[in-house]
Amino acid sequence: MNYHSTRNSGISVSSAQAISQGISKEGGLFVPEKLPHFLYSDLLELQHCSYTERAVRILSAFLSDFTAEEITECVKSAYTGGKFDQDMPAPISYLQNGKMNMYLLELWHGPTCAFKDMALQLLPHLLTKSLKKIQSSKTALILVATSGDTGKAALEGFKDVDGTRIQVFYPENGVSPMQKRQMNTQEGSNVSVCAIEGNFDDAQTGVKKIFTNPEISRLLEQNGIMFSSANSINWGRLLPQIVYYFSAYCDLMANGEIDYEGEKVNIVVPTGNFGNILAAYYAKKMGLPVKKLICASNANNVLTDFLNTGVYDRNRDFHTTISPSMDILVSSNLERLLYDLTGNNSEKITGWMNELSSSGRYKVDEDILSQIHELFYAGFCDDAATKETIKEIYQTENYLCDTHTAVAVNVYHQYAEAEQDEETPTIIVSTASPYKFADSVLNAVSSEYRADASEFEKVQELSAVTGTPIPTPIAELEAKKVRFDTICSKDKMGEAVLKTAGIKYTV
Ligand SMILES: N[C@@H](CCOP(=O)(O)O)C(=O)O
Repeated sequence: MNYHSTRNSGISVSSAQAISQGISKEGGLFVPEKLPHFLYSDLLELQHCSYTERAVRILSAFLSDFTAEEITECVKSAYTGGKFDQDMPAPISYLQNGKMNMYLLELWHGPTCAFKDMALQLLPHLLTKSLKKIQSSKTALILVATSGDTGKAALEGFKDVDGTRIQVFYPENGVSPMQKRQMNTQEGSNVSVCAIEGNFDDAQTGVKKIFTNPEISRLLEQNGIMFSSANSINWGRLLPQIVYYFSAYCDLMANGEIDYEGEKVNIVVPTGNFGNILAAYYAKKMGLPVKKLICASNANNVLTDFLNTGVYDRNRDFHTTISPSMDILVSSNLERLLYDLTGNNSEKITGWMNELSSSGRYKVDEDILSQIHELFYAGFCDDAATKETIKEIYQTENYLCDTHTAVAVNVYHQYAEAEQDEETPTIIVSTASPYKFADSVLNAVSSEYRADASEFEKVQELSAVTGTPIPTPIAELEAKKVRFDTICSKDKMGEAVLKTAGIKYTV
């Protein structure tokens, strides 16, 4: 199967090329030329398979230039061998909140306690194999913009991987203290981390500009280096995320929660860059019985407004919230959805994306909007409501969730009430461990909360109050040495990248 660019459907590259490059040269995102289809009989078979077997089946349908052995090797290296709790990468917790059938799909049992591990434990294996396939002897310099979770997961995935270097940019005041510490203490000989004076959108725009800067590319080329990406703009990052939606549905079938052929589920995803919910959209298009895709946002509700009105408008205040991984106003993966909904109209997509960078706004056509309304429900909640939801689930279900998951639960309640749909089984994506956001979570559940306690005291307190274990990777952070404390302005990101590449030059 080949991959086209959303901004030039004439471009056609192999999956190895798409994964190696990360982003198309003109700034478009790679998308598969067609989606494979899975039948009910496939789901019946998959329900008896392990997560790794399910992943091999789904990945094989997309990565036609990889052998079955290669895919199996990549998948096993990613998900087995103790990287995830009990070799169960994506367990489901069942909540019976009132009449609602809520299933929390916990995607944070990997080495960095966030859902990004599900893809970023696999991507380095796919990427190194892809580089061999395209016969590249270059070092891949992985550029990452992060609002907290991707950065750490990418660093952990790529640390000391031969033939790669990784540079992560995060907003200085836009990640949680624990996320910052996770990144700044990262071990490995090929890793660099830099805070920027700006927000996540500045970091992401800066990275995209560097990718498409001909002068920087020329300098890298001369030095035997090429760029790649570990953000969800890279197809190799998005593809593994499709797997867990299939896997969750199969688990519900196997546990008897899905009663009949074709029974539909809702999927609720807290999202900022639209990658995680896009993976659910692809799963639906591939045959997974999904009723509504529910898009949950925080106060940065640009996606809520877009999915409701068809107008994307980033000209609004940027809010720093307690769910920082979703503090995003430019959602990269919407471009892939729109490419699909317009029937692969790359001219239209290029036009809208140009409008977005010149005026910060575009409006999609009525027929696109009505397709969106069929597929999606969108809602948002602010920080106060997020904390209320954490407290409520904790008190009624004895279940402790993080701030992003709480946004999803809150928006699901809005949906269930508005649409009178409390019966449809609903998978709520739980994206991070509550311990990554100990301050806000403790504040929500404990009357003893002390704002002036240190982050690690809050972690201890959260565990004491709730009786939940502190994840080992979080507990170990306190003793780790801070290795990175550089802060740069957003226009100096290019220089930081060249420095990481070991190239002396002023851009
Ligand atoms: N939420 C992300 C922002 C980047 O999103 P990605 O899915 O494109 O990597 C983060 O935590 O960094």
